[in-house]
Amino acid sequence: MSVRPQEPQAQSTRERKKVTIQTLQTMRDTNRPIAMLTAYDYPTGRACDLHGIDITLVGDSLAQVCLGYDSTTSLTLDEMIHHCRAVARGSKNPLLVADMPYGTYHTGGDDTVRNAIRMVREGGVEAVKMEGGSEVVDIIRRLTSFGVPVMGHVGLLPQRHTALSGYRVQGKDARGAVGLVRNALELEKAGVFSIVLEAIPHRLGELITRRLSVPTIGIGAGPYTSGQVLVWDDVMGTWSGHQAKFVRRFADVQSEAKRGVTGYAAAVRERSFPDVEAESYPMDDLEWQQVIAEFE
Ligand SMILES: Nc1nc(=O)c2c([nH]1)NC[C@@H]1CN(c3ccc(C(=O)N[C@@H](CCC(=O)O)C(=O)O)cc3)CN21
Ligand SMILES: CC(C)C(=O)C(=O)O
Ligand SMILES: [Mg+2]
Repeated sequence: MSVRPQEPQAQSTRERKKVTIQTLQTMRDTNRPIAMLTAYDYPTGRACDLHGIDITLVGDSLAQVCLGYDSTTSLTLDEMIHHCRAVARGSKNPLLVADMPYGTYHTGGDDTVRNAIRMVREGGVEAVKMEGGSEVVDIIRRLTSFGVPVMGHVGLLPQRHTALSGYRVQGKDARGAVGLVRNALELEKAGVFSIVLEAIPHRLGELITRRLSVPTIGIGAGPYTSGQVLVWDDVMGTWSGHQAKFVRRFADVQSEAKRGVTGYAAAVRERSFPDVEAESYPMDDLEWQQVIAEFE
């Protein structure tokens, strides 16, 4: 294996400062786009940290892309916390946010507070995200009053894919659009520090972004939001399931993985790996003679 010369330090890996809720607000106010990406374990959390991501999200998409479940609704709180801890170990600078799993913020105030505090204390995240509009404002008020920062999420709500009969663009008609704007405004009033807008027409993404004073983070909400978020596996090309219209691949890690796996297996089968000199341990001749003598 030849050693390539070190590449010059990329701009993204230069020293960066801790991203806070205040940083994000300033970015929004000065029109600097916020880059958010999901991470699910130590190496992906580490990569987001090293390469200049502003917000790392331990999304409940982890259910599908990482754990192989059919939908996000199967994910448990314990599973989520287990992954949050791994991401947190690799994450320093980005603001670390995680989705509250389905069913963990629906059964009353005390339960939700207990679950959110577990995400922070055991999971090591700095803020929690929950899907929904006016129906979750009471619990958002309660959590923010205890100092747990909350991110909202409106538009396409994957945790409700059954009730919504699939993953569909939201707010396409005037009635739906007005309802989404109202929900976003209510979430802001309840104290969210930011809102994810998922799969809505770009005009609506722009209008909500203008109407709110907190940053909006779009996924399939067009280019006029305060920031963007995508799922790690969609960006890397490691998700082989359905691709939504809003997905763009920025890397092809799947074919690199294929190259690595097939190359390794072929080298084992043709006995070219490991190399006896470069990839194995030698033993002193005198010592070896004594071993041989013992068994002859
Ligand atoms: N890999 C991955 N990426 C995601 O963005 C993602 C997940 N998984 N899992 C959890 C949710 C589910 N999401 C989804 C899933 C499907 C569509 C989708 O297929 N949308 C249609 C809309 C069609 C219409 O309404 O007309 C599309 O074609 O874009 C959108 C978001 C977003 N989240
Ligand atoms: C796509 C983002 C917004 C998300 O909620 C997730 O990854 O679960
Ligand atoms: Mg999610």
